Amino acid sequence: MKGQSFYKRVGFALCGLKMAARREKSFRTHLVAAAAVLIVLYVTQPGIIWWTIIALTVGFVLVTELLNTAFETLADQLCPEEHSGIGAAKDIAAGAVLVASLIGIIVGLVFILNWIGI
Ligand SMILES: Nc1ncnc2c1ncn2[C@@H]1O[C@H](COP(=O)(O)OP(=O)(O)OP(=O)(O)O)[C@@H](O)[C@H]1O
Repeated sequence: MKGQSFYKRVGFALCGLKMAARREKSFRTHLVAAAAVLIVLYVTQPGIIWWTIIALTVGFVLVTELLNTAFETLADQLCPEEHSGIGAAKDIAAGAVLVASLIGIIVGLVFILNWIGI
């Protein structure tokens, strides 16, 4: 499947996003949270620096969640039976999502404190 046109490769990527949203509840939750953050930014109209920091943070969480979903899908396909190594690898990948989400919460808290002037 190498050498596909740019248009087709973008189509594959969009298809992947759709599949992740359909399969993974936590990805849907993160998408809803990202939409909420966008509304908050639109309402509060912070400076360009905050738009950039928050966009990068939200993107980081969504990308981590997508990679975790891809990894889980691959692991389940390659090794459907119980295996301690697979369990550990899945937990580590989930840990990456947790770290990204905690960073997102910290950035959100700093944004709120800055907005109310503390
Ligand atoms: N094949 C396996 N062998 C051993 N343990 C597993 C296996 N599959 C899953 N587990 C354990 O169960 C946990 C949940 O796995 P599952 O595939 O259901 O992920 P999930 O609940 O969809 O996670 P997430 O919320 O990140 O999508 C894993 O983190 C791991 O500890």
